[in-house]
Amino acid sequence: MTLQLRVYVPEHPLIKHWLSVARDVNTPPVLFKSAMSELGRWLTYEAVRNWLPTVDTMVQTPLTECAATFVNPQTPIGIVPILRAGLALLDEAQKVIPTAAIYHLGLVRDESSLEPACYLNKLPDRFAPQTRIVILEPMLATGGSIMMAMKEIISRGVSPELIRIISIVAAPPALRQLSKNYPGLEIYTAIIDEGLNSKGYIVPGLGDAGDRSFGT
Ligand SMILES: O=P(O)(O)OC[C@H]1O[C@H](OP(=O)(O)OP(=O)(O)O)[C@H](O)[C@@H]1O
Ligand SMILES: O=c1cc[nH]c(=O)[nH]1
Ligand SMILES: [Mg+2]
Repeated sequence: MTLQLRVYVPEHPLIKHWLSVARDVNTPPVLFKSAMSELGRWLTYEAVRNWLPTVDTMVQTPLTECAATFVNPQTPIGIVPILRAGLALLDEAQKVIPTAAIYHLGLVRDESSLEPACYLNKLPDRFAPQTRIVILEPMLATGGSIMMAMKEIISRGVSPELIRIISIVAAPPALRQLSKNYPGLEIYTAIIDEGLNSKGYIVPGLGDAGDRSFGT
């Protein structure tokens, strides 16, 4: 597969560990959710490297004055969790980017057509100029949900260059769609899996991320 987008799979023992916990069918919901949370933290950490604008200033330490760098609090940043499964990544992602506003987007796939439908949209009518967006979408399967999310966000004034996607398991059909429509887009994922089964589930995958996070 030739990809024009940039898919990063950070090589890290903690990412491998928590992905394996999440994949295991015997992992109970509470532990599954904390595995997703951990993955949300480390992947968000990787995704914002060299991306969050900073300001240089001075601070007074207990001993002397010293150069200091802070995340620029003036830069508008949004986190868009795709409900439900994206909620499992949200707490830790928000801790990593405490200046971010959270805009919930509720999408659900029809089980037979696999087409997504939107049931909750808390995006603003218009994002402030230069807003940076991190989308939390743990499962990139057919790509229908992430494409809908990208369209909703971009139509409200966000430049595709200022969007980064955090996923846990990414499959080729979704990556192909993103690549075709958004060359240069950056995705941070714990793994790229082989493909989809006849019901649109990622194989080997981890099952239904929403159901497993919430025990439904
Ligand atoms: O790439 P796609 O084929 O669109 O599949 C990915 C979507 O499927 C799941 O959502 P689901 O509809 O199961 O809702 P849930 O998160 O509430 O379980 C998952 O959380 C993604 O949002
Ligand atoms: O494998 C999959 C595919 C879509 N959504 C999920 O939660 N899991
Ligand atoms: Mg689901």
